[in-house]
Amino acid sequence: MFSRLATRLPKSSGLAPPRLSTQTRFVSRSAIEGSKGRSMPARPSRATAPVSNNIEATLTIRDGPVFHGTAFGANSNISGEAVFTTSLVGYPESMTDPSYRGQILVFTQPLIGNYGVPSSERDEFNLLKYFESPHIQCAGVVVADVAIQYSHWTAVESLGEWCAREGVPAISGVDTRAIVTYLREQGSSLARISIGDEYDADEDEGYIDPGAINLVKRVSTKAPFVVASPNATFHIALIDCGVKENILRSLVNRGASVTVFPYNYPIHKVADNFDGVFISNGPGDPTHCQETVYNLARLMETSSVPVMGICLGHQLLALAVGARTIKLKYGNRAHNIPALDLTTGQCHITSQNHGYAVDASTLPSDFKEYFVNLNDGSNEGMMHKTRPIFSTQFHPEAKGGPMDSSYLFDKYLQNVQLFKENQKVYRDNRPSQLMIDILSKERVGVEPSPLANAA
Ligand SMILES: NC(=O)CC[C@H](N)C(=O)O
Repeated sequence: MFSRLATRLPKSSGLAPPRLSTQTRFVSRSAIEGSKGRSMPARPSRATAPVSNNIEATLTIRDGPVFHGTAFGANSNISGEAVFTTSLVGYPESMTDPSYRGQILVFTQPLIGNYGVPSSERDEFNLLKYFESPHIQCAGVVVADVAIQYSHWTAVESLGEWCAREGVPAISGVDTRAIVTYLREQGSSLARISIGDEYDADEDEGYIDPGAINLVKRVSTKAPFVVASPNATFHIALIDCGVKENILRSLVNRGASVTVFPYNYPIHKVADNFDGVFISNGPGDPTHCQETVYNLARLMETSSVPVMGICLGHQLLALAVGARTIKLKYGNRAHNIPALDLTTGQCHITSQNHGYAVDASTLPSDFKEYFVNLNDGSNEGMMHKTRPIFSTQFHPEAKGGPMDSSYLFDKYLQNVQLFKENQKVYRDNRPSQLMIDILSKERVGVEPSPLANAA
């Protein structure tokens, strides 16, 4: 059991210190303190200046251990829910995934940052090529060792420079194995990152619980917008609870234009103007999204359009049909989680990041479990027994992680095509007057993180 202990690498914290990066061809902070990464063109700063080298930082877990390390990133204090990911790569994608909003992300991979951070380049659909949203979404970052020098053809800055520019504090030089052991035993916990040598481990009011905030409201678009696919065959209505860029890309790449709606838009009132409805991923506790759950319940009653949901979208759909969700002890965040397809017996290696799950035993009789997690037995998806409706807890769009289950987008659009063919009256692809009224061209207003600088 952990006491309120203080750890600093390489001092022993009970476990042997992780092997640091001296054997890698990248140079880490612990290998060259004080070195600057490759320079990049100046950009407007939206937040605090980077911390200078060798400034102390502290990760304090509420009612738990204290870990002392070195700051990199922004010079600000934050609090949030400490969660860990065992993914080996994909830190730019994970950190910009809106589902991580409000969380302090602990990487178990011992060296993070060695391929730097790519640019905000956009693709032919005006979607970000290398990020899953325009900004870092997690509240803070915890690594055993951070690469100061980096190398990759897409890289424009170091991980520390990016965190600083985005106002996100980060800590290195801590024993992430000890942190993860604690989080696995005690469950995901509230925690705080403090920069500088002054911290008060007992200051309880310093902890903000992202579980108590409607985080979806903060990351969802404020008004509808369209991501157009040239020569689109389908038009999908997507409920944006914090949608990742690669979910949009996975649809438009397959010939579907997508109208993205705010999380609380009464989707049941417009669904019949579309060929399908899609419910995105997103942060926080699904039970906080009662408006979306209500709208989805009405949709299920009044429309027969094909529906697909991912992660939070899966949980919200489950709540809408009367099932329950539970909070997992420490969640599933990794790029190699086995999910068994109960209809085929095939196992898929999947990308995941979630802290909640659907309780499959509460699914109504017209739904059946679709996928199950082979590590912990938790639910990974559901499907309607007769209608074209299914959802997954894992991320078929990956980013980062394996694309093995991306065929589910094809399956969804096959459902959409069949649905279209079976309609008595074929609609053309032009939106109705109602749609023209509510559409706007731009994606609107992703608010800056509410939790940064809030400690
Ligand atoms: N990636 C997601 O959509 C996460 C869903 C939800 N916020 C959870 O943690 O379970």
